[in-house]
Amino acid sequence: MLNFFNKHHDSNGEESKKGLFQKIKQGLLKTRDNLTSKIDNIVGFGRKINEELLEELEEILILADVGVNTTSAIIEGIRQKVKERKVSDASMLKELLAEEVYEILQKDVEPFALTSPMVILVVGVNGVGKTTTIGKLANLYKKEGKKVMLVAGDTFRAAAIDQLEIWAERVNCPIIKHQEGSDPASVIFDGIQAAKARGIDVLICDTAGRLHNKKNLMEELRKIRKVIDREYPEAKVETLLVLDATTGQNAIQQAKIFKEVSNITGIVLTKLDGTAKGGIIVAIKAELGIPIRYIGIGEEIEDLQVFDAKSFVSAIFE
Ligand SMILES: Nc1nc2c(ncn2[C@@H]2O[C@H](COP(=O)(O)OP(=O)(O)OP(=O)(O)O)[C@@H](O)[C@H]2O)c(=O)[nH]1
Repeated sequence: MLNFFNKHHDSNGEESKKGLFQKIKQGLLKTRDNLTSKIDNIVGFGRKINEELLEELEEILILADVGVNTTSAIIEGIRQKVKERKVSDASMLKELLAEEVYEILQKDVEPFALTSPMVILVVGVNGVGKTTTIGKLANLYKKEGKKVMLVAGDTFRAAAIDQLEIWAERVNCPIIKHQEGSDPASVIFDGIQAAKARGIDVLICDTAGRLHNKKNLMEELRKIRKVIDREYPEAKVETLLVLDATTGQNAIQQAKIFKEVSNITGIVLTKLDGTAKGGIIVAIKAELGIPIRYIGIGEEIEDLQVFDAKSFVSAIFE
C-alpha cells in the first residue's frame, strides 16, 4: 500500500527544504487545525470507514471550502480506495484523504519553468495582494540570480504605480512606469524594449483588474498580449492570476471570469496564513484545472513559496 507520508520524508531530506517545510506548515496552521483536529475527532473510538463516517468527512471538507463538487469527487475516490485495498479502519481515513487531495493537486501539472527571457503577466482584482505578490516574486527570482524588471501596467490608479515603485526599491530592481491613465499596452511596450536593451531575464508586469467591465478587461489583456507576442516573440509568457484565499468561493468566481477573458497559466493563492479554509486551493485546482504556482503565507517579502503539492498535503495532514 502506498504510504503517502513516508514518501514525503524520503524525497525531502535536505536542511533547507526542512526549513521551507516548517514555514509552509506554520503558514497553513489555521487550515491544518481546522481540518486535522476535526478529522481526528471523528476517526476515534475504533470506528470503521462507512457511509456515516464519510458523511461526517464530507461536512468537514465543505466547511473548509473544498466545495461541494470537489468534496463529492474526493469522497467517491476514498470509497473506491477502501474497496480496492480492503481497508476499513477509520485510522486510515486521513491518509486516504491526503492521497486524494494530492492526486487532484498534481494532476496534469508540469513544473513551473523559470526560463529567460520570460514575461510574467500578473492579473487579479484589487486588494487580493497583487502588488505584494509581484514584489515577492521579484525577490524570489533575484535570489535565483535572475535579472528582474517590473512594469507598472495598472495605469488605472496612481496608487498602484506608487506601490509597485516602493516594491521595486525594496527589492532593488528597475521599474518602467507611465503616468496614471496612460495606455497599459504602451507601458508594457516600453518595458519590453527596456528589458531587451538591459538583458533582463524576467519581466513582471502588473495589470489593472477591474472585473465589473468584462469587455474592457478582455480588450486590455488582449491588447497587452498582442504587444508581447509581436515585440517579444522569443519570451515565454506566463499569466498568473492572483486570488485571495480568505475570500473563499468568491475566489473561484473571479477565477472563472478571468479564465473566460484570458489564458491563465497559473494561480497564486495569497493570504493562506489568514484562513482556516485553505481547502479552497483544492477546489480551485479541481474546478478550473489551472495549476497553483505560488502560495502567499504572510505579509513579509519572504512569505511566498513555490507551490508543491506534496509539501502542501503533508503540511496539512501529516
Ligand atoms: N497575511 C497575508 N497578507 C498578505 C499576503 N499577500 C498580501 N497580503 C496583504 O494584503 C494586502 C493587500 O495587498 P496588495 O499587494 O496591496 O494588494 P493589491 O491586490 O495590489 O491591492 P491594491 O494595491 O489595493 O490593488 C496588504 O496588506 C498585503 O500585505 C499574504 O500572503 N498573507
